[in-house]
Amino acid sequence: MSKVLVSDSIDQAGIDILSQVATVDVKLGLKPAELIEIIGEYDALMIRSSTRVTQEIIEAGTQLKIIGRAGVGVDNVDVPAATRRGIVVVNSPEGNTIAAAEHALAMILALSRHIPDANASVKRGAWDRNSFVGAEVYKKTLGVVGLGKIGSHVAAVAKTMGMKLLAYDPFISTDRAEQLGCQLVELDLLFQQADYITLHIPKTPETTHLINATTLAKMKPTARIINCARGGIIDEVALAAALKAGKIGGAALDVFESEPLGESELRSLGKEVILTPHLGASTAEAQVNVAIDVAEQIRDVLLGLPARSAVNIPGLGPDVLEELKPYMQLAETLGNLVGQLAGGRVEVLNIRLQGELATNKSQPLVVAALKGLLYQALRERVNYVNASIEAKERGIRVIETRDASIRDYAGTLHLEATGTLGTHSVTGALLGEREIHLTDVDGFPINVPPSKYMLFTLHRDMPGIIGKLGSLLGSFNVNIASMQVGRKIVRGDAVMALSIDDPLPEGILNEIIKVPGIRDAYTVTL
Ligand SMILES: NC(=O)c1ccc[n+]([C@@H]2O[C@H](COP(=O)([O-])OP(=O)(O)OC[C@H]3O[C@@H](n4cnc5c(N)ncnc54)[C@H](O)[C@@H]3O)[C@@H](O)[C@H]2O)c1
Ligand SMILES: O=C(O)[C@H](O)COP(=O)(O)O
Repeated sequence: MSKVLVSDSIDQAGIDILSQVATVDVKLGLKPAELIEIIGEYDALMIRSSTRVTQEIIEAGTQLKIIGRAGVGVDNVDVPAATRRGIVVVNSPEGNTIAAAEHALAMILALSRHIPDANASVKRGAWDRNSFVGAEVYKKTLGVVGLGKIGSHVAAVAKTMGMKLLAYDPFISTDRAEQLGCQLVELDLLFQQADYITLHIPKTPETTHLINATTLAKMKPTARIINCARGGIIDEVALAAALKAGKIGGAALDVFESEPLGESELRSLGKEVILTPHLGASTAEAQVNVAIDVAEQIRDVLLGLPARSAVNIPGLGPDVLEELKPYMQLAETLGNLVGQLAGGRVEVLNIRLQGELATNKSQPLVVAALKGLLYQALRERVNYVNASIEAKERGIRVIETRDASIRDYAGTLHLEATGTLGTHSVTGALLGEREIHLTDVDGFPINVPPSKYMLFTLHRDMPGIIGKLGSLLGSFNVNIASMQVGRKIVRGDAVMALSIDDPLPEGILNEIIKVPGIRDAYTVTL
Protein backbone atom coordinates (compact mmCIF):
# COMPACT_ATOMS: atom_id res chain seq x y z
CA MET A 1 0.00 0.00 0.00
CA SER A 2 1.20 3.54 -0.78
CA LYS A 3 2.27 5.87 2.05
CA VAL A 4 1.31 9.53 2.37
CA LEU A 5 2.93 12.01 4.75
CA VAL A 6 0.79 14.95 5.86
CA SER A 7 3.16 17.53 7.36
CA ASP A 8 0.82 20.52 7.90
CA SER A 9 -2.59 20.65 9.47
CA ILE A 10 -5.17 19.40 6.97
CA ASP A 11 -8.92 18.89 7.41
CA GLN A 12 -9.98 15.33 8.27
CA ALA A 13 -12.05 15.19 5.04
CA GLY A 14 -8.76 15.03 3.12
CA ILE A 15 -7.22 12.42 5.40
CA ASP A 16 -10.31 10.23 4.94
CA ILE A 17 -9.93 10.33 1.15
CA LEU A 18 -6.22 9.50 1.31
CA SER A 19 -6.89 6.63 3.71
CA GLN A 20 -8.95 4.87 1.02
CA VAL A 21 -5.78 4.16 -0.96
CA ALA A 22 -2.83 4.72 1.35
CA THR A 23 -1.41 4.58 4.83
CA VAL A 24 -1.51 8.15 6.07
CA ASP A 25 0.96 9.53 8.63
CA VAL A 26 0.22 12.98 10.04
CA LYS A 27 3.43 14.51 11.44
CA LEU A 28 3.17 18.22 12.13
CA GLY A 29 6.00 20.64 12.92
CA LEU A 30 8.83 18.52 11.50
CA LYS A 31 12.19 20.26 11.25
CA PRO A 32 13.79 20.16 7.77
CA ALA A 33 16.36 17.56 8.89
CA GLU A 34 13.59 15.35 10.33
CA LEU A 35 11.61 15.59 7.11
CA ILE A 36 14.69 14.72 5.03
CA GLU A 37 15.26 11.68 7.20
CA ILE A 38 11.78 10.18 6.76
CA ILE A 39 10.60 11.43 3.34
CA GLY A 40 12.25 8.50 1.53
CA GLU A 41 9.50 6.17 2.83
CA TYR A 42 6.65 8.14 1.26
CA ASP A 43 4.90 8.12 -2.11
CA ALA A 44 3.13 11.43 -1.52
CA LEU A 45 3.52 14.53 0.62
CA MET A 46 0.58 16.77 1.53
CA ILE A 47 1.32 20.24 2.87
CA ARG A 48 -0.01 23.78 3.41
CA SER A 49 2.22 26.85 3.58
CA SER A 50 4.25 25.91 6.68
CA THR A 51 6.35 23.09 5.22
CA ARG A 52 9.13 24.29 2.93
CA VAL A 53 9.76 21.60 0.33
CA THR A 54 13.33 22.30 -0.74
CA GLN A 55 15.44 20.61 -3.40
CA GLU A 56 17.17 18.64 -0.64
CA ILE A 57 13.84 17.27 0.61
CA ILE A 58 12.77 16.43 -2.95
CA GLU A 59 16.01 14.58 -3.61
CA ALA A 60 15.63 12.62 -0.37
CA GLY A 61 12.06 11.69 -1.45
CA THR A 62 13.18 8.88 -3.71
CA GLN A 63 9.68 7.30 -3.80
CA LEU A 64 7.75 10.58 -4.12
CA LYS A 65 5.23 10.72 -6.94
CA ILE A 66 3.25 13.75 -5.91
CA ILE A 67 3.39 16.81 -3.66
CA GLY A 68 -0.06 18.17 -2.84
CA ARG A 69 -0.41 21.77 -1.64
CA ALA A 70 -3.78 22.17 0.12
CA GLY A 71 -4.10 25.81 -0.93
CA VAL A 72 -3.10 28.06 -3.83
CA GLY A 73 0.50 29.25 -3.45
CA VAL A 74 3.24 26.76 -4.30
CA ASP A 75 6.04 29.21 -3.55
CA ASN A 76 7.07 27.01 -0.60
CA VAL A 77 7.80 24.14 -3.02
CA ASP A 78 10.85 23.95 -5.28
CA VAL A 79 8.70 23.16 -8.31
CA PRO A 80 11.59 23.01 -10.84
CA ALA A 81 13.37 20.46 -8.63
CA ALA A 82 10.17 18.38 -8.40
CA THR A 83 9.69 18.62 -12.17
CA ARG A 84 13.22 17.36 -12.84
CA ARG A 85 12.46 14.33 -10.64
CA GLY A 86 9.12 13.68 -12.37
CA ILE A 87 7.14 14.54 -9.24
CA VAL A 88 3.71 16.03 -9.88
CA VAL A 89 2.96 19.17 -7.87
CA VAL A 90 -0.75 19.90 -7.42
CA ASN A 91 -2.66 22.64 -5.64
CA SER A 92 -6.22 23.78 -5.07
CA PRO A 93 -6.56 26.89 -7.21
CA GLU A 94 -10.05 27.87 -6.05
CA GLY A 95 -10.74 26.11 -2.75
CA ASN A 96 -9.88 29.11 -0.57
CA THR A 97 -10.67 32.01 -2.93
CA ILE A 98 -13.71 33.22 -0.99
CA ALA A 99 -11.99 32.82 2.38
CA ALA A 100 -8.98 34.91 1.29
CA ALA A 101 -11.18 37.56 -0.34
CA GLU A 102 -13.37 37.84 2.76
CA HIS A 103 -10.27 38.17 4.94
CA ALA A 104 -9.07 41.10 2.80
CA LEU A 105 -12.53 42.71 3.03
CA ALA A 106 -12.57 42.14 6.79
CA MET A 107 -9.15 43.82 6.99
CA ILE A 108 -10.43 46.85 5.04
CA LEU A 109 -13.35 47.32 7.44
CA ALA A 110 -11.43 46.42 10.61
CA LEU A 111 -8.72 48.92 9.69
CA SER A 112 -11.28 51.64 8.91
CA ARG A 113 -13.07 51.20 12.25
CA HIS A 114 -10.09 50.23 14.45
CA ILE A 115 -11.96 47.12 15.50
CA PRO A 116 -9.00 45.10 16.89
CA ASP A 117 -7.77 47.93 19.12
CA ALA A 118 -11.26 49.04 20.18
CA ASN A 119 -12.04 45.44 21.13
CA ALA A 120 -8.79 45.10 23.10
CA SER A 121 -9.50 48.37 24.90
CA VAL A 122 -12.99 47.27 26.04
CA LYS A 123 -11.59 43.92 27.13
CA ARG A 124 -9.03 45.79 29.22
CA GLY A 125 -11.98 47.46 31.04
CA ALA A 126 -11.98 50.85 29.27
CA TRP A 127 -14.88 52.62 27.54
CA ASP A 128 -13.01 54.96 25.21
CA ARG A 129 -15.21 56.18 22.35
CA ASN A 130 -13.04 59.09 21.27
CA SER A 131 -9.85 57.25 20.31
CA PHE A 132 -11.57 55.02 17.77
CA VAL A 133 -13.37 57.34 15.39
CA GLY A 134 -13.12 55.64 12.05
CA ALA A 135 -13.66 56.27 8.35
CA GLU A 136 -16.35 55.03 5.97
CA VAL A 137 -15.44 53.04 2.90
CA TYR A 138 -18.56 54.25 1.06
CA LYS A 139 -17.56 56.39 -1.95
CA LYS A 140 -13.87 55.81 -1.22
CA THR A 141 -11.52 54.49 -3.91
CA LEU A 142 -10.25 50.93 -3.66
CA GLY A 143 -7.22 50.05 -5.78
CA VAL A 144 -7.11 46.32 -6.51
CA VAL A 145 -3.67 45.10 -7.59
CA GLY A 146 -4.21 41.73 -9.28
CA LEU A 147 -7.69 41.11 -10.63
CA GLY A 148 -7.57 37.31 -10.57
CA LYS A 149 -9.85 35.02 -8.59
CA ILE A 150 -9.47 36.67 -5.19
CA GLY A 151 -9.09 40.24 -6.48
CA SER A 152 -12.27 39.84 -8.56
CA HIS A 153 -14.33 38.71 -5.56
CA VAL A 154 -12.97 41.56 -3.42
CA ALA A 155 -13.88 44.00 -6.21
CA ALA A 156 -17.40 42.57 -6.58
CA VAL A 157 -18.15 42.88 -2.85
CA ALA A 158 -16.46 46.29 -2.52
CA LYS A 159 -18.66 47.52 -5.35
CA THR A 160 -21.76 46.62 -3.36
CA MET A 161 -20.38 48.67 -0.44
CA GLY A 162 -20.37 51.71 -2.70
CA MET A 163 -16.64 51.89 -3.33
CA LYS A 164 -15.13 53.27 -6.52
CA LEU A 165 -12.82 50.67 -8.05
CA LEU A 166 -9.46 51.06 -9.77
CA ALA A 167 -7.51 47.98 -10.82
CA TYR A 168 -4.04 47.17 -12.05
CA ASP A 169 -3.41 43.84 -13.73
CA PRO A 170 -1.37 43.72 -16.94
CA PHE A 171 -2.79 40.32 -17.84
CA ILE A 172 -6.50 41.21 -17.67
CA SER A 173 -8.52 42.76 -20.48
CA THR A 174 -10.27 46.11 -20.14
CA ASP A 175 -13.56 44.30 -20.86
CA ARG A 176 -13.09 41.90 -17.95
CA ALA A 177 -12.19 44.78 -15.63
CA GLU A 178 -15.26 46.72 -16.78
CA GLN A 179 -17.51 43.70 -16.18
CA LEU A 180 -16.28 43.83 -12.58
CA GLY A 181 -16.97 47.55 -12.37
CA CYS A 182 -13.25 48.38 -12.25
CA GLN A 183 -11.36 51.00 -14.19
CA LEU A 184 -8.10 49.46 -15.38
CA VAL A 185 -5.28 51.96 -14.72
CA GLU A 186 -1.50 52.14 -14.54
CA LEU A 187 0.02 51.33 -11.19
CA ASP A 188 1.23 54.87 -10.48
CA LEU A 189 -2.25 56.31 -10.94
CA LEU A 190 -3.69 53.63 -8.64
CA PHE A 191 -1.08 54.49 -5.98
CA GLN A 192 -1.87 58.19 -6.28
CA GLN A 193 -5.67 57.95 -6.21
CA ALA A 194 -6.58 55.00 -4.01
CA ASP A 195 -7.76 55.37 -0.41
CA TYR A 196 -7.34 51.63 0.05
CA ILE A 197 -4.87 49.43 -1.86
CA THR A 198 -5.40 45.68 -1.70
CA LEU A 199 -2.84 43.24 -3.13
CA HIS A 200 -3.95 40.01 -4.84
CA ILE A 201 -0.94 39.05 -6.92
CA PRO A 202 1.55 36.18 -6.74
CA LYS A 203 5.03 36.83 -5.40
CA THR A 204 7.33 36.85 -8.43
CA PRO A 205 10.62 38.62 -9.18
CA GLU A 206 8.52 41.48 -10.65
CA THR A 207 6.23 41.81 -7.61
CA THR A 208 8.86 41.40 -4.88
CA HIS A 209 9.02 44.71 -2.97
CA LEU A 210 6.50 46.22 -5.38
CA ILE A 211 5.51 48.27 -2.35
CA ASN A 212 8.71 50.03 -1.30
CA ALA A 213 9.84 53.45 -0.08
CA THR A 214 9.44 54.94 -3.58
CA THR A 215 5.96 53.57 -4.25
CA LEU A 216 4.80 54.31 -0.69
CA ALA A 217 5.82 57.94 -1.25
CA LYS A 218 3.35 58.13 -4.16
CA MET A 219 0.34 57.23 -1.97
CA LYS A 220 -2.08 59.56 -0.19
CA PRO A 221 -1.11 60.26 3.45
CA THR A 222 -4.46 58.69 4.39
CA ALA A 223 -4.04 55.60 2.17
CA ARG A 224 -4.41 52.20 3.79
CA ILE A 225 -2.70 49.16 2.31
CA ILE A 226 -3.85 45.55 2.70
CA ASN A 227 -1.76 42.48 1.91
CA CYS A 228 -3.50 39.11 2.07
CA ALA A 229 -1.49 37.79 -0.90
CA ARG A 230 2.16 36.99 -0.18
CA GLY A 231 4.83 38.22 2.16
CA GLY A 232 7.68 40.00 0.41
CA ILE A 233 5.45 41.95 -1.98
CA ILE A 234 5.73 44.73 0.60
CA ASP A 235 9.13 45.88 1.90
CA GLU A 236 8.22 45.69 5.60
CA VAL A 237 11.02 47.97 6.79
CA ALA A 238 9.96 50.68 4.33
CA LEU A 239 6.31 50.18 5.30
CA ALA A 240 7.01 50.55 9.03
CA ALA A 241 9.04 53.71 8.34
CA ALA A 242 6.25 55.19 6.17
CA LEU A 243 3.63 54.44 8.84
CA LYS A 244 5.76 55.93 11.60
CA ALA A 245 6.38 59.06 9.55
CA GLY A 246 2.64 59.37 8.77
CA LYS A 247 3.33 59.06 5.04
CA ILE A 248 0.42 56.62 4.71
CA GLY A 249 -2.63 56.06 6.91
CA GLY A 250 -2.56 52.38 7.79
CA ALA A 251 -1.75 48.80 6.85
CA ALA A 252 -3.28 45.39 7.41
CA LEU A 253 -1.05 42.40 6.76
CA ASP A 254 -1.86 38.70 6.80
CA VAL A 255 1.40 37.57 5.18
CA PHE A 256 5.03 38.41 5.91
CA GLU A 257 8.47 38.26 4.34
CA SER A 258 9.41 35.64 6.89
CA GLU A 259 6.79 33.48 8.61
CA PRO A 260 6.21 33.15 11.51
CA LEU A 261 6.83 36.90 11.87
CA GLY A 262 9.92 37.47 14.00
CA GLU A 263 11.10 40.72 15.48
CA SER A 264 9.52 43.55 13.55
CA GLU A 265 8.94 47.28 13.86
CA LEU A 266 5.39 46.55 12.68
CA ARG A 267 4.57 44.94 16.03
CA SER A 268 5.28 48.18 17.87
CA LEU A 269 2.85 50.29 15.83
CA GLY A 270 -0.62 51.34 17.03
CA LYS A 271 -4.17 51.02 15.75
CA GLU A 272 -3.11 52.00 12.23
CA VAL A 273 -1.65 48.50 11.80
CA ILE A 274 -3.41 45.14 11.93
CA LEU A 275 -1.42 41.92 11.76
CA THR A 276 -2.90 38.43 11.40
CA PRO A 277 -0.92 35.16 11.28
CA HIS A 278 -1.59 34.08 7.65
CA LEU A 279 -5.28 33.42 8.28
CA GLY A 280 -6.60 34.17 4.77
CA ALA A 281 -7.48 30.57 4.03
CA SER A 282 -8.37 29.65 7.59
CA THR A 283 -12.11 29.12 7.40
CA ALA A 284 -13.78 25.81 8.07
CA GLU A 285 -15.27 25.86 4.56
CA ALA A 286 -12.01 26.63 2.75
CA GLN A 287 -10.11 24.00 4.69
CA VAL A 288 -12.64 21.31 3.75
CA ASN A 289 -12.55 22.48 0.10
CA VAL A 290 -8.77 22.46 -0.26
CA ALA A 291 -8.30 19.22 1.68
CA ILE A 292 -10.80 17.36 -0.52
CA ASP A 293 -9.54 18.93 -3.74
CA VAL A 294 -5.91 18.02 -3.11
CA ALA A 295 -6.49 14.64 -1.43
CA GLU A 296 -8.56 13.52 -4.44
CA GLN A 297 -5.70 14.44 -6.74
CA ILE A 298 -3.15 12.59 -4.60
CA ARG A 299 -5.45 9.55 -4.57
CA ASP A 300 -5.80 9.69 -8.37
CA VAL A 301 -2.07 9.99 -8.99
CA LEU A 302 -1.35 7.09 -6.61
CA LEU A 303 -3.87 5.07 -8.62
CA GLY A 304 -2.01 5.96 -11.84
CA LEU A 305 -4.51 8.57 -13.04
CA PRO A 306 -3.69 12.15 -14.03
CA ALA A 307 -4.24 15.07 -11.64
CA ARG A 308 -6.63 17.89 -12.53
CA SER A 309 -4.65 20.83 -11.10
CA ALA A 310 -1.03 19.94 -11.67
CA VAL A 311 1.08 23.09 -11.68
CA ASN A 312 3.99 21.45 -13.46
CA ILE A 313 2.16 19.76 -16.33
CA PRO A 314 1.57 22.55 -18.83
CA GLY A 315 -1.91 22.82 -20.27
CA LEU A 316 -3.38 19.94 -18.29
CA GLY A 317 -6.31 21.73 -16.65
CA PRO A 318 -9.41 19.71 -15.63
CA ASP A 319 -11.50 20.65 -18.70
CA VAL A 320 -8.66 19.99 -21.14
CA LEU A 321 -7.83 16.73 -19.40
CA GLU A 322 -11.38 15.41 -19.69
CA GLU A 323 -11.50 16.21 -23.40
CA LEU A 324 -8.03 14.92 -24.27
CA LYS A 325 -7.78 11.79 -22.09
CA PRO A 326 -8.45 9.24 -24.89
CA TYR A 327 -6.20 11.13 -27.30
CA MET A 328 -3.42 11.21 -24.70
CA GLN A 329 -3.62 7.44 -24.53
CA LEU A 330 -3.38 7.39 -28.34
CA ALA A 331 -0.36 9.72 -28.32
CA GLU A 332 1.41 7.67 -25.68
CA THR A 333 0.77 4.40 -27.55
CA LEU A 334 2.00 5.85 -30.85
CA GLY A 335 5.08 7.33 -29.15
CA ASN A 336 5.92 3.98 -27.60
CA LEU A 337 5.34 2.18 -30.93
CA VAL A 338 7.39 4.54 -33.11
CA GLY A 339 10.19 4.55 -30.53
CA GLN A 340 10.41 0.75 -30.75
CA LEU A 341 10.22 0.71 -34.55
CA ALA A 342 12.99 3.32 -34.72
CA GLY A 343 15.16 1.42 -32.23
CA GLY A 344 18.48 3.14 -31.45
CA ARG A 345 18.65 6.75 -30.34
CA VAL A 346 15.89 8.99 -31.67
CA GLU A 347 17.13 12.43 -32.69
CA VAL A 348 14.04 14.06 -34.21
CA LEU A 349 10.38 13.47 -33.51
CA ASN A 350 7.96 15.01 -35.97
CA ILE A 351 4.44 15.26 -34.61
CA ARG A 352 1.55 16.15 -36.87
CA LEU A 353 -1.76 16.97 -35.20
CA GLN A 354 -4.55 16.71 -37.71
CA GLY A 355 -8.23 17.72 -37.77
CA GLU A 356 -9.76 18.45 -34.38
CA LEU A 357 -6.39 17.90 -32.70
CA ALA A 358 -4.86 20.90 -34.47
CA THR A 359 -5.67 23.34 -31.68
CA ASN A 360 -3.51 25.06 -29.07
CA LYS A 361 -5.25 23.01 -26.40
CA SER A 362 -3.59 19.85 -27.71
CA GLN A 363 -0.10 20.64 -26.31
CA PRO A 364 -0.44 17.83 -23.70
CA LEU A 365 -0.57 15.33 -26.60
CA VAL A 366 3.01 16.23 -27.49
CA VAL A 367 4.02 15.52 -23.89
CA ALA A 368 2.11 12.23 -23.96
CA ALA A 369 3.84 11.21 -27.23
CA LEU A 370 7.24 11.96 -25.67
CA LYS A 371 6.30 9.98 -22.58
CA GLY A 372 5.49 7.01 -24.83
CA LEU A 373 8.66 7.49 -26.89
CA LEU A 374 10.88 7.49 -23.79
CA TYR A 375 9.11 4.62 -22.07
CA GLN A 376 11.52 1.95 -23.36
CA ALA A 377 14.48 3.90 -22.02
CA LEU A 378 13.07 5.16 -18.74
CA ARG A 379 10.09 2.90 -17.92
CA GLU A 380 8.15 4.21 -14.88
CA ARG A 381 10.64 7.05 -14.40
CA VAL A 382 9.12 9.02 -17.27
CA ASN A 383 5.78 10.73 -16.77
CA TYR A 384 3.78 13.75 -17.96
CA VAL A 385 5.82 15.97 -15.66
CA ASN A 386 9.34 15.21 -16.84
CA ALA A 387 8.83 13.84 -20.38
CA SER A 388 9.66 17.17 -22.09
CA ILE A 389 12.73 17.79 -19.93
CA GLU A 390 13.97 14.22 -20.41
CA ALA A 391 13.52 14.53 -24.20
CA LYS A 392 15.39 17.84 -24.23
CA GLU A 393 18.22 16.45 -22.13
CA ARG A 394 18.54 13.56 -24.61
CA GLY A 395 18.79 16.05 -27.48
CA ILE A 396 15.53 14.93 -29.10
CA ARG A 397 14.31 17.71 -31.37
CA VAL A 398 10.53 17.92 -31.47
CA ILE A 399 8.89 19.43 -34.53
CA GLU A 400 5.16 20.02 -34.29
CA THR A 401 2.85 20.70 -37.20
CA ARG A 402 -0.86 21.29 -37.05
CA ASP A 403 -3.27 20.79 -39.92
CA ALA A 404 -6.91 21.53 -39.19
CA SER A 405 -8.24 19.85 -42.35
CA ILE A 406 -10.30 16.75 -41.57
CA ARG A 407 -9.51 13.57 -43.47
CA ASP A 408 -10.89 10.08 -42.72
CA TYR A 409 -11.13 10.64 -38.96
CA ALA A 410 -12.14 13.64 -36.82
CA GLY A 411 -8.62 13.81 -35.44
CA THR A 412 -5.43 11.91 -36.28
CA LEU A 413 -1.97 11.95 -34.82
CA HIS A 414 1.09 11.19 -36.94
CA LEU A 415 4.51 10.58 -35.39
CA GLU A 416 7.73 10.21 -37.33
CA ALA A 417 10.90 9.32 -35.47
CA THR A 418 14.32 9.72 -37.04
CA GLY A 419 17.22 8.19 -35.22
CA THR A 420 20.58 6.53 -35.55
CA LEU A 421 18.94 3.49 -37.23
CA GLY A 422 16.66 5.30 -39.69
CA THR A 423 13.19 6.80 -39.91
CA HIS A 424 9.84 5.24 -39.04
CA SER A 425 6.36 6.67 -38.82
CA VAL A 426 3.00 5.72 -37.36
CA THR A 427 -0.44 7.30 -37.54
CA GLY A 428 -3.40 6.64 -35.31
CA ALA A 429 -6.92 7.79 -34.63
CA LEU A 430 -9.82 7.04 -32.33
CA LEU A 431 -12.69 4.91 -33.49
CA GLY A 432 -15.86 6.06 -31.74
CA GLU A 433 -14.87 8.00 -28.63
CA ARG A 434 -11.97 6.01 -27.29
CA GLU A 435 -10.96 2.94 -29.33
CA ILE A 436 -7.39 3.41 -30.57
CA HIS A 437 -6.61 2.36 -34.15
CA LEU A 438 -3.34 2.34 -36.02
CA THR A 439 -4.14 3.76 -39.45
CA ASP A 440 -0.71 3.88 -41.04
CA VAL A 441 2.75 2.40 -40.47
CA ASP A 442 5.72 3.70 -42.42
CA GLY A 443 3.38 5.22 -44.98
CA PHE A 444 1.35 2.03 -45.56
CA PRO A 445 -2.36 2.26 -44.74
CA ILE A 446 -3.64 -0.27 -42.20
CA ASN A 447 -6.50 -0.33 -39.73
CA VAL A 448 -5.73 -2.35 -36.62
CA PRO A 449 -6.16 -1.80 -32.90
CA PRO A 450 -2.80 -2.01 -31.12
CA SER A 451 -2.24 -5.04 -28.91
CA LYS A 452 0.29 -5.82 -26.20
CA TYR A 453 2.56 -7.91 -28.44
CA MET A 454 2.89 -7.04 -32.11
CA LEU A 455 5.06 -7.97 -35.05
CA PHE A 456 5.54 -5.70 -38.06
CA THR A 457 7.24 -6.74 -41.28
CA LEU A 458 8.29 -4.74 -44.29
CA HIS A 459 8.07 -7.09 -47.24
CA ARG A 460 7.25 -7.53 -50.90
CA ASP A 461 3.59 -8.21 -51.57
CA MET A 462 3.75 -11.63 -53.29
CA PRO A 463 1.91 -14.94 -53.13
CA GLY A 464 2.83 -17.33 -50.31
CA ILE A 465 4.58 -14.89 -48.03
CA ILE A 466 1.79 -14.76 -45.44
CA GLY A 467 1.63 -18.57 -45.34
CA LYS A 468 5.39 -18.87 -44.87
CA LEU A 469 5.41 -16.38 -42.02
CA GLY A 470 2.40 -18.10 -40.40
CA SER A 471 4.11 -21.51 -40.57
CA LEU A 472 7.33 -20.09 -39.16
CA LEU A 473 5.53 -18.51 -36.21
CA GLY A 474 3.58 -21.74 -35.71
CA SER A 475 6.83 -23.72 -35.57
CA PHE A 476 7.88 -21.48 -32.67
CA ASN A 477 4.48 -22.01 -31.02
CA VAL A 478 3.49 -18.34 -31.53
CA ASN A 479 -0.26 -17.86 -31.85
CA ILE A 480 -1.43 -15.10 -34.23
CA ALA A 481 -4.50 -13.20 -32.97
CA SER A 482 -4.92 -11.00 -36.05
CA MET A 483 -3.05 -10.04 -39.17
CA GLN A 484 -3.38 -7.28 -41.74
CA VAL A 485 -1.38 -6.21 -44.78
CA GLY A 486 -1.07 -2.59 -45.82
CA ARG A 487 0.09 -1.86 -49.34
CA LYS A 488 0.02 0.98 -51.80
CA ILE A 489 0.23 -1.02 -55.03
CA VAL A 490 -0.37 -4.68 -55.81
CA ARG A 491 2.86 -6.72 -55.62
CA GLY A 492 4.80 -3.69 -54.44
CA ASP A 493 6.22 -2.99 -51.01
CA ALA A 494 3.90 -3.71 -48.09
CA VAL A 495 3.68 -3.74 -44.33
CA MET A 496 2.23 -6.61 -42.31
CA ALA A 497 0.90 -5.93 -38.80
CA LEU A 498 0.36 -9.01 -36.63
CA SER A 499 -1.08 -9.12 -33.15
CA ILE A 500 0.32 -12.10 -31.29
CA ASP A 501 -0.70 -13.65 -27.99
CA ASP A 502 2.78 -13.88 -26.44
CA PRO A 503 6.14 -12.17 -26.78
CA LEU A 504 8.24 -13.50 -29.69
CA PRO A 505 10.81 -16.08 -28.57
CA GLU A 506 14.51 -15.08 -28.75
CA GLY A 507 16.11 -15.40 -32.19
CA ILE A 508 12.92 -15.68 -34.25
CA LEU A 509 13.35 -12.24 -35.84
CA ASN A 510 16.52 -13.47 -37.54
CA GLU A 511 14.55 -16.40 -38.98
CA ILE A 512 11.72 -14.09 -40.13
CA ILE A 513 14.01 -11.84 -42.16
CA LYS A 514 15.40 -14.92 -43.90
CA VAL A 515 11.92 -15.59 -45.42
CA PRO A 516 12.22 -14.64 -49.12
CA GLY A 517 10.49 -11.28 -49.72
CA ILE A 518 10.66 -10.07 -46.12
CA ARG A 519 13.09 -7.18 -45.81
CA ASP A 520 12.69 -6.20 -42.21
CA ALA A 521 10.81 -7.27 -39.10
CA TYR A 522 10.16 -5.47 -35.84
CA THR A 523 8.74 -6.81 -32.63
CA VAL A 524 6.96 -4.44 -30.31
CA THR A 525 5.53 -4.64 -26.77
CA LEU A 526 2.97 -1.96 -25.92
N1 LIG B 1 -3.50 34.92 2.74
C1 LIG B 1 -3.85 33.72 2.36
O1 LIG B 1 -4.03 32.83 3.16
C2 LIG B 1 -4.04 33.45 0.90
C3 LIG B 1 -5.03 32.54 0.50
C4 LIG B 1 -5.19 32.27 -0.85
C5 LIG B 1 -4.36 32.89 -1.79
N2 LIG B 1 -3.41 33.75 -1.36
C6 LIG B 1 -2.55 34.45 -2.34
O2 LIG B 1 -3.35 35.42 -3.01
C7 LIG B 1 -2.76 35.73 -4.27
C8 LIG B 1 -3.83 35.78 -5.35
O3 LIG B 1 -4.43 34.51 -5.49
P1 LIG B 1 -5.52 34.22 -6.65
O4 LIG B 1 -6.07 32.88 -6.37
O5 LIG B 1 -6.42 35.36 -6.82
O6 LIG B 1 -4.54 34.13 -7.91
P2 LIG B 1 -4.92 34.36 -9.43
O7 LIG B 1 -3.85 33.69 -10.21
O8 LIG B 1 -6.33 34.00 -9.71
O9 LIG B 1 -4.78 35.94 -9.61
C9 LIG B 1 -3.56 36.61 -9.60
C10 LIG B 1 -3.69 37.80 -10.52
O10 LIG B 1 -2.49 38.56 -10.43
C11 LIG B 1 -2.19 39.05 -11.71
N3 LIG B 1 -0.79 39.40 -11.77
C12 LIG B 1 0.29 38.61 -11.93
N4 LIG B 1 1.42 39.35 -11.92
C13 LIG B 1 1.03 40.64 -11.74
C14 LIG B 1 1.73 41.86 -11.64
N5 LIG B 1 3.07 41.89 -11.75
N6 LIG B 1 1.02 42.98 -11.45
C15 LIG B 1 -0.32 42.95 -11.36
N7 LIG B 1 -1.07 41.82 -11.47
C16 LIG B 1 -0.38 40.68 -11.64
C17 LIG B 1 -2.58 37.93 -12.65
O11 LIG B 1 -2.83 38.41 -13.95
C18 LIG B 1 -3.85 37.41 -11.99
O12 LIG B 1 -4.99 38.01 -12.55
C19 LIG B 1 -1.68 34.68 -4.47
O13 LIG B 1 -0.45 35.24 -4.10
C20 LIG B 1 -2.03 33.60 -3.47
O14 LIG B 1 -0.93 32.85 -3.09
C21 LIG B 1 -3.23 34.06 -0.05
O1 LIG C 1 -1.69 30.13 -0.86
C1 LIG C 1 -2.59 29.86 -0.08
O2 LIG C 1 -3.48 29.03 -0.36
C2 LIG C 1 -2.67 30.57 1.22
O3 LIG C 1 -1.54 31.30 1.48
C3 LIG C 1 -3.10 29.72 2.37
O4 LIG C 1 -2.03 29.15 3.06
P1 LIG C 1 -2.34 28.07 4.22
O5 LIG C 1 -2.84 26.86 3.53
O6 LIG C 1 -1.06 27.82 4.92
O7 LIG C 1 -3.38 28.65 5.11
